[in-house]
Amino acid sequence: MPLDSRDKQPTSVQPQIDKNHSFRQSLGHAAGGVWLVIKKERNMRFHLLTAAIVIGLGLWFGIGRSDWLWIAVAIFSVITAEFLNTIVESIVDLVVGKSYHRLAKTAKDVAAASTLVAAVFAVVIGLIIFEPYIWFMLSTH
Ligand SMILES: Nc1ncnc2c1ncn2[C@@H]1O[C@H](COP(=O)(O)OP(=O)(O)OP(=O)(O)O)[C@@H](O)[C@H]1O
Repeated sequence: MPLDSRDKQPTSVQPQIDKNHSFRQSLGHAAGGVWLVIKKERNMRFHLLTAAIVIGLGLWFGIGRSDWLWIAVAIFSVITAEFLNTIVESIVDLVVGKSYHRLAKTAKDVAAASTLVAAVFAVVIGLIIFEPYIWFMLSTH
């Protein structure tokens, strides 16, 4: 779903369009961006829930440091791809509005494809890391 005009500030507040004046202000807007994507994008909430489950499994199985490194790469790849997907959707909607455009479709579909590729990468990493633990569990029951 596009992050659209529903996100406008109340008219009494003057929206900021000039540069941030401090690191704290930049950080505040960046954190607001993270919260906006979590709030508006169902897929992002799904990715975060999946990441929490994978982290729980990692703690439960007691996986090693290098495995944690790969898990971190996988999780951050998916989250970064979802952020980029949301950026592309917003810019496309800003440019074309409600009208259909072939290039708008290309941009949105390719942006979504980048998230899909990152998610497949994460699943492959998960299978490689957890496969021995799952076989061990199955063989001891
Ligand atoms: N202006 C447009 N012109 C052409 N095709 C469009 C346009 N807007 C959306 N689409 C098509 O509709 C699909 C869904 O668009 P939408 O903006 O709803 O994405 P979304 O639901 O936010 O996607 P996601 O599931 O990644 O969050 C796009 O992937 C694209 O194929």
